Amino acid sequence: MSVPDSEIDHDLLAFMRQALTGTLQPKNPQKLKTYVLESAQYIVDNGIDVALSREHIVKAAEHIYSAMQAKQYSTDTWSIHELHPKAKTRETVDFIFTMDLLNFSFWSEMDVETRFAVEYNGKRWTGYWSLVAALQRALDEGIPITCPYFWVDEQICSEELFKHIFRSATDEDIPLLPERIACLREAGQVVCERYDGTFANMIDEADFSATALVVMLADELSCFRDEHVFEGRRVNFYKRAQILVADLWACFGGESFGEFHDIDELTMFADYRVPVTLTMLHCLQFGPKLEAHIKAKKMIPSGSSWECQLRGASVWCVEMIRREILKRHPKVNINAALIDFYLYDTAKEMEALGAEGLPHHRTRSIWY
Ligand SMILES: Nc1nc2c(c(CN[C@H]3C=C[C@H](O)[C@@H]3O)cn2[C@@H]2O[C@H](COP(=O)(O)O)[C@@H](O)[C@H]2O)c(=O)[nH]1
Repeated sequence: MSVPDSEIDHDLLAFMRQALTGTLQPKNPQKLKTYVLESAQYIVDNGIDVALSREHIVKAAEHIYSAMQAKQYSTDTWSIHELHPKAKTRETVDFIFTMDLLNFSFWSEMDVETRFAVEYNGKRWTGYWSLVAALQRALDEGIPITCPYFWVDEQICSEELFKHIFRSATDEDIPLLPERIACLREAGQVVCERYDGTFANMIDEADFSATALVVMLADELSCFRDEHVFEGRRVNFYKRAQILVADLWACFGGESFGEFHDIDELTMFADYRVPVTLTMLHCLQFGPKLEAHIKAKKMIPSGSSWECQLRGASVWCVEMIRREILKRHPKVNINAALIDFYLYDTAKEMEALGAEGLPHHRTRSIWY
């Protein structure tokens, strides 16, 4: 006697078939990989314009380790920054999500007096800090800029309002405002439709896995899908997805919304600021044509071979530094994310002191 199709539970059948054939996939596969480190190694093995200096990496590792120890550099440092949120709440989760949706491309051709700047707390903030200041200012003004339901309502959350939120203290506007608006609109739609309007539910879905959360962000939100092609192969950087997870981890001190059992799997966040520090430490060395191009402050197209080499070599370089540190100090609690945070903060300190290194490379994109 055949059973009518309408009465067959196809999901149960599929589950039983997978169980019998040993192909059952866990709901949240914990062992998801981002393939960022593999991408970086492939780029270093196949690129010819950026070299790593092992001798300088070994020296830099000891220097970075000692400096981080001396500064007692840890996840606590994250919250010490004046503009970073301090409360360990869901509101802070929403703030960090908003911040890292927009955390890209603040560099300017203008000088320090005329570049895009945000006035907040009686100071002028530029670069990454201009973003954080603009978000804090909007919240102080009663604008729910960290709410996904707000992002999808184009009547209330209009382009005019975005221009107000990111208004500059100078004549230069924030770069890529339309692209930033598109990031929030897309994220708002996905989070409202699939995660009940809060990013905290996406964190829950990742089930304490940093790599799973990075992969989910890249899979479900095109604005985090920082993937390119180098020498015929796909390479992943996932810079903003990774720094989003690292910001949660650092802000919450590895607990609550910041608890990830595989946080050490994150790599350095391939941006335009940290490579400057790596070159000043002579860990990264550029071929003459690329170096002349960067010195001349010429644009480097997003996704180009040079750009992939700059980003991939930076990721691999920090991984080498991390391994050197752990070789000499096996018990120290240091990972690529913390080394990266330290290198970024150091780059900003050196910039403030007027330390003249090579200029940062100039690529305009939403990826970093
Ligand atoms: N690799 C890496 N890239 C980072 C950061 C941060 C800020 N992170 C804070 C959180 C913890 C740390 O202690 C920092 O205080 C911003 N960026 C990137 O830099 C660029 C902005 O540069 P500038 O225009 O000079 O402000 C832009 O692409 C932005 O995405 C980082 O930490 N690592």
